[in-house]
Amino acid sequence: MDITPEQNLLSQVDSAGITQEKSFSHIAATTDQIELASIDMTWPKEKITEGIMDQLRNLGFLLLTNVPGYNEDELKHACQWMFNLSEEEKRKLYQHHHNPKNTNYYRGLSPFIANDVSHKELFDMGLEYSQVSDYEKIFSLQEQTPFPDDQGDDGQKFKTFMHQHYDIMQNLGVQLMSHIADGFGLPSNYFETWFKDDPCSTLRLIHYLPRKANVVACDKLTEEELKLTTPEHTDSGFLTLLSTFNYPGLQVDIGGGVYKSIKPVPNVLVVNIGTMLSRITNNDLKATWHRVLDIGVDRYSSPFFLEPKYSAEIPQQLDPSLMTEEQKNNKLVYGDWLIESIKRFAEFANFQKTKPTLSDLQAQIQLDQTN
Ligand SMILES: O=C(O)CCC(=O)C(=O)O
Ligand SMILES: [Fe+2]
Repeated sequence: MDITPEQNLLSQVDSAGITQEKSFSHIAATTDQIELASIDMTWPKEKITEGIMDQLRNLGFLLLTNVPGYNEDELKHACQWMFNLSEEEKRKLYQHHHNPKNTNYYRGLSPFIANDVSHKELFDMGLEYSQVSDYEKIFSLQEQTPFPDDQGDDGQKFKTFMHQHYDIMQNLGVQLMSHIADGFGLPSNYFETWFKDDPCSTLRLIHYLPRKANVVACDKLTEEELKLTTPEHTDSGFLTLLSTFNYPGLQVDIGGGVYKSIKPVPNVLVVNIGTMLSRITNNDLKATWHRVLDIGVDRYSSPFFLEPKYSAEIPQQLDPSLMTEEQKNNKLVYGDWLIESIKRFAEFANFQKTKPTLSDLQAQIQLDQTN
């Protein structure tokens, strides 16, 4: 790896290819890697449930092996193909706030952003729009994902593969939720009404570049921020099924703010949970903080965020005995909650819950003309 003197901040590279900085102890403490416990999807049902519950109650991260239908090589190929498209082609897929000509707000591409604490471009897709029921289509989170239409057979193959992979991840997510239901002694199909039809799940492709690639300005970031391409965070929803394509760089907080690198393993999915699932289990299952290091070279990954349908009514707690009568009557509508939580990001500040009706659009056009 070639590193210029200007990048001496990023000058320590460990054996896993992870960029490290000597003078910051909490980063230096992460050179040793941890191996995540693996759950083999060919195990008997009870053993899978036990393994999942145990990991989610402790570290909050685990690996899944032998996932039926999962094709890591093809997913990586799809990821690289997408991010290798020309800038002109990519602009056609940008979300509205990155290209005002486009009408996709929630799905599509988002480019590298100058001085952002994240350093990545990403593509978000939702459930194939033709599969969404008319009722759920009124909500803005259900939106047609834009695909590259001018790429002939390759574009078609990409789209077909991505829909297949989405369905495999969605079904796997529902299966894992049934293990979690079993683990809490609930009926196995307890979560099915939330997830089975019309899910708002997002399949994301991510391309990270090292900051030294200079694709966008990073001059306003602190030295700490420059070491990461995704700052520390917890995921927000239910389950995340992540493909890291055997790249290093993912780190988890093992407790007290101490981060450890996860040893990359080929052909596995990394599983963790979001704050919403943690919250309704009374924090019995852990939504663990994690982050991604700048590894000094291109990095690809693909998280699938399992999410319920917009209108799913989520109780405050899975265990009714932990709730007051008032809490029992105070369920949260998943999509409303999600929109409230994304509104804190400037690009979604005006995001509406439902799509505009024809008369809303006409009123807007009149307003634009009078201004
Ligand atoms: O790229 C990775 O390995 C992790 C990404 C991540 O944590 C996220 O997108 O929420
Ligand atoms: Fe995450």
